[in-house]
Amino acid sequence: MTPEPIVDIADDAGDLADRVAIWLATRIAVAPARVALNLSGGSTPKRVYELLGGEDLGRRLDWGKVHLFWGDERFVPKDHEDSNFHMAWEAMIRHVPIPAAQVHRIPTEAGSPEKAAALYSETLQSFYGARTLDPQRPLFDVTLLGLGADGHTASLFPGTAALNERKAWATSIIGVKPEPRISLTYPVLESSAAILFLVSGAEKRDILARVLANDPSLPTSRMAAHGTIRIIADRAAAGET
Ligand SMILES: O=C1O[C@H](COP(=O)(O)O)[C@@H](O)[C@H](O)[C@H]1O
Repeated sequence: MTPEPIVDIADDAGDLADRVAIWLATRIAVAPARVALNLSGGSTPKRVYELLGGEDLGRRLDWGKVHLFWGDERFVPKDHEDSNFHMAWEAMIRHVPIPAAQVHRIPTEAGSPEKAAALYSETLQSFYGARTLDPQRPLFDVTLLGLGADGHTASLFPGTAALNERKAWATSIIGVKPEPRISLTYPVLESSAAILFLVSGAEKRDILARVLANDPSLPTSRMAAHGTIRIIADRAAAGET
């Protein structure tokens, strides 16, 4: 991946969540105007969202300037337990005073994953104010990403056609997982002032080592971000325990 990622090591999953939540809260606090956060799903960011939605941090943040987006989604109803939106809703969104119009979830109520991807592309383009991304003007302030043990990030899975999609802003991924997925494509994920990968647990040790070695078979190896890339891993994932 380019640029070369900065790697931070946290003691454990709790320390990782603390650091990421504080880092995000600081980005929100210093942003002069609106701040666009592109969220990841899965299990790793849940504690981060709980902290941001909690008494300590949540109350102090100016949610009026925050816009939330998702890097990927499972094609399930918005209140389904597998929904990435649902996880963030329960952990954070429902506890904070963010205007509903600033929560830009992937519309899985659209008739098909393809339609959901097309509609979400329009949402992103309307927020950005253009259909072409300018490397000097990132769409997102922060993009959070995870790393599956199989090497997927967002819903970009190794060896899938979605990896070659450079025109559409969002695309559907069918037949890889039991449920269809919708994922932002590389050019859109890359259009972020800062990308932060969250990697936790011993089961991620092998895949993280391959990511850091820039294994060309992994989706992360093709990522060419306009801003910075940071990986925060706990000691278990980093192989330090
Ligand atoms: O399926 C997904 O998995 C990845 C990694 O999730 P984790 O549970 O291993 O943290 C996640 O980043 C992605 O958003 C999600 O849809």
